[in-house]
Amino acid sequence: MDLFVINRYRDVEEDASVDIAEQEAKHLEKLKKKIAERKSAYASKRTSDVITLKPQKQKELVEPKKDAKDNKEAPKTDEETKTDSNIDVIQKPDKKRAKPSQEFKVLGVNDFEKKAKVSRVLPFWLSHPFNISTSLKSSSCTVKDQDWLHSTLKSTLQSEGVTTLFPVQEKVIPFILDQHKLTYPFWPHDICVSAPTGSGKTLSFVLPIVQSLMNEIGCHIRALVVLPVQELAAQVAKVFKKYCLKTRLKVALLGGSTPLQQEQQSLVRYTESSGWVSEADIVVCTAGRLVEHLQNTEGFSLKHLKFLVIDEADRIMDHIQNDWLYHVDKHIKLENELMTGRHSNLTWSSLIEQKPPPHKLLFSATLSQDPEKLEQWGLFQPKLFSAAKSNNYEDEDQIRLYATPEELTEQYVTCDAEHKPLILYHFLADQKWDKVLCFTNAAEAAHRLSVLLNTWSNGIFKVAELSSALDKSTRENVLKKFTQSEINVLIGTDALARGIDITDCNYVISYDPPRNIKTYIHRVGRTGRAGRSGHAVTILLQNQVTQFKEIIQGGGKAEIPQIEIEAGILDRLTSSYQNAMSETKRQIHAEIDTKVKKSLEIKRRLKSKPQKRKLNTS
Ligand SMILES: Nc1ncnc2c1ncn2[C@@H]1O[C@H](COP(=O)(O)OP(=O)(O)OP(=O)(O)O)[C@@H](O)[C@H]1O
Repeated sequence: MDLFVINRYRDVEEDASVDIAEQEAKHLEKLKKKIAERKSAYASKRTSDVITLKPQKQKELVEPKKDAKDNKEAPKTDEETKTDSNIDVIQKPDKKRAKPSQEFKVLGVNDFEKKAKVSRVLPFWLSHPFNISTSLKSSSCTVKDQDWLHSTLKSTLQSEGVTTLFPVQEKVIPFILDQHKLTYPFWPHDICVSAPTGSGKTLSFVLPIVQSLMNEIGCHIRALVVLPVQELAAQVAKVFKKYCLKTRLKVALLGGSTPLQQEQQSLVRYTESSGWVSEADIVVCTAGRLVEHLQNTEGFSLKHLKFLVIDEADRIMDHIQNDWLYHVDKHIKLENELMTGRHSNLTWSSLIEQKPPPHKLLFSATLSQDPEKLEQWGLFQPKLFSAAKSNNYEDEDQIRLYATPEELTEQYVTCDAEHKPLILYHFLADQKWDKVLCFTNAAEAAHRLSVLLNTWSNGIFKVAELSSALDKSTRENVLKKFTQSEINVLIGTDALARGIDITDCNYVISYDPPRNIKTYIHRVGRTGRAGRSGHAVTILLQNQVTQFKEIIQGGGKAEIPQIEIEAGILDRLTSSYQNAMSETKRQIHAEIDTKVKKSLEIKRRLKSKPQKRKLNTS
């Protein structure tokens, strides 16, 4: 029994201990297996990512290297052996899983890998423009020797003192005239012209339009010139009128400065025999006013339009006003594809039947050469005339940037905020800069600066404001006085930086830095026009220098030199500046008081009016 008991006890004890040990061993094995599986799964995931991103390396990793000579396996380095053994472990179970990861990239892994450089390819017409020289002085294209120019225009040019044509005129005018010699079904190529400020772009569309239309008879609008603002429309209309003087062509200005009704009367006439006829052959307008006429003027028709000129095209493009191009498109009643340059039905007979769309001519000193932006104009087989050099001379497909006149000297000066007026005064009073156009970033700042300078100068030089806050006649008066040297300095905002042709402006000072390259190009472009020399200086605070340099570099321009001004010069001006400043403050406060009083008076009157009415009705 003892034996039995002992045996039974021992048996039980021994069996139990064997079970536990076995179980523990099994459990440990299971755990080890799990760990191994997890490790392999993790490693295979990483390997598959590498394979996804570098397909050639996958081959290298999976296939053993072979000796080029005998096609045998090449001896492996220690590192390779390690990697291979890892891959054996990792890849065998995961080979199937690795496949789909070749199709779907795992996000978040190896995202920082260097991506292949994508090079931009421009359409041929943008990468291969007709080059225009920026040097106006070296032009040898004399007006009298140009056989293609009508004698009437030659005589007007000579009476205007134009004896040679500028490079842009020499290239663009004969091209436009040749395009209009084409007979149906050949249509003229639309053109984009990007030439420096003051290089004579206006005459390069005025002359061919006048010459093409002067011998045609018809009471229709045949040329439409669209500009972004009233002042520019008036300026261009003036040039057209000059060159149409000896012809029978009539020019109408739709600028919005006169009431719509008055413009309508000068634009269309109703006759019993012919119905509505146009009084003008050439219409110069702002985009906004054009839409008003298209919608409200009976008899206003663009069906016979031959030329559609868009001057300062990039500005109009940036602020597409009232979808004017869509309205023009609709009005001409051609198929929309025609205006947008696409042809749904390109058969010989359809081409012969169709009238060509108006010849589109786009002009600007800062015309975008970005194909996506130009796409919206729907140009027909366009050609580019550009004075700008490619950003990268080796790569012709680089977008070309903007050019400034060769006769223009550009500089910048740095100072502290409190020294800005002192530097400006130093240029005007000490260095005696005359015929200066000074730009600020706000109309209010322009006003304060003009009050300060007038007080400070005490009659040595005369300063006037030229901002959009002034009415049209005051602005014209100010410009006239500037031309006649009755005013020496004009202080304005960017509203007037574009396109305005101010005769004899010698200096442009950016009192506040320009916000972008286009603003800079148009500001400095008010001087150095038509081959005359000009000087542009930008006043910068220390913390604005980097941004300014980036703007200039971004526009593809060479670095601009800095002017140094001795601190002693500015110190000498400090006391007179302080006196002028206190007087300016007094004047500005007085102006504000008057304005407040006036507005209070208006409010009081408005309040009292309804009361009177109430009294009357009661
Ligand atoms: N061939 C020429 N000879 C002499 N002067 C010219 C000639 N062509 C144009 N001009 C004069 O050059 C000045 C600038 O011309 P225009 O206004 O056409 O320049 P622009 O290229 O349109 O400049 P912006 O881009 O600033 O509008 C005008 O005063 C104009 O009369």
